[in-house]
Amino acid sequence: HSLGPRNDEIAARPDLTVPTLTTVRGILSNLEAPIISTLVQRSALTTNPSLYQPSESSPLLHYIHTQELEAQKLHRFDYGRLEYPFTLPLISPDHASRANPFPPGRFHQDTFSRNANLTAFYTTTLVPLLASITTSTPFFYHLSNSTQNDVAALTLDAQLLALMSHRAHIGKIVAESKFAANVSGYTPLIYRRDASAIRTLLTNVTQEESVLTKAQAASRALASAWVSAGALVPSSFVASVQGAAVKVFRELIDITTQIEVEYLLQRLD
Ligand SMILES: O=C(O)C(=O)C[C@]1(C(=O)O)C=C[C@@H](O)C=C1
Repeated sequence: HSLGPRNDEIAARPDLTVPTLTTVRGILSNLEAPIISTLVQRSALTTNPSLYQPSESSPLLHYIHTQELEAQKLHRFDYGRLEYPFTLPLISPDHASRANPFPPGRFHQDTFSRNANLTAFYTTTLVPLLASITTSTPFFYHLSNSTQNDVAALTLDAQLLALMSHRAHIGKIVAESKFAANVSGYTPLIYRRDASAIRTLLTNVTQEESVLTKAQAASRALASAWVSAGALVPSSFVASVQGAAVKVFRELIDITTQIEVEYLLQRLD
């Protein structure tokens, strides 16, 4: 399975062309509402910290694993889908050859996933923030008056992590479109394996600021909509969700950038 692609597997892989940078930025922007909506929903539940030990045997990762086994059968992690599992082996990388060339603009699968960084951020930074939003009336009601809803929380955690992961791994096609637009700029840096020069060339601080500003506005709008819709949330809810959303997008930009750099380092393999 993980011995690298077999020849028939490579031959079966389609030749996938990535969109231009403007279109890819639209694809990233289209993921902001679902990420923030899920974050808002998750913020209205209580948090049981024992589910989130930073380890591979945490209930969170166990729950994700059971979902991923089913998702794999439904092709969630197939070539070109830009969805990478947290608990299963990764798809094998592409290798260019005379028979199977990768001209600029063609997606080239690399060996990296940054999902471990996402779960580390989730468990060490985001979960404590979620836990501080003390929702005394989560939207699942139990006659026992228990406020604990572990499965409801884990379902949203899994969904939120999958969306964040998809967003970050779209960095691979951001990188391909930047490479295709500036082959002569990136090629020598790739041959020199100069990760920091590649990072400098692909970073766009203005774009980062615009992403963060939008995340702040979107989280205010979506969290306020919950209040207007009658959700029994604490008065600090909107501000807390906004703070969490900005942290999420700051982290997503950093991980997306790492994924772009790593993709380019392997682009000519
Ligand atoms: O839009 C880009 O140019 C990207 O590379 C994506 C992204 C992001 O994650 O939103 C990442 C790094 C850049 O500095 C700016 C934005």
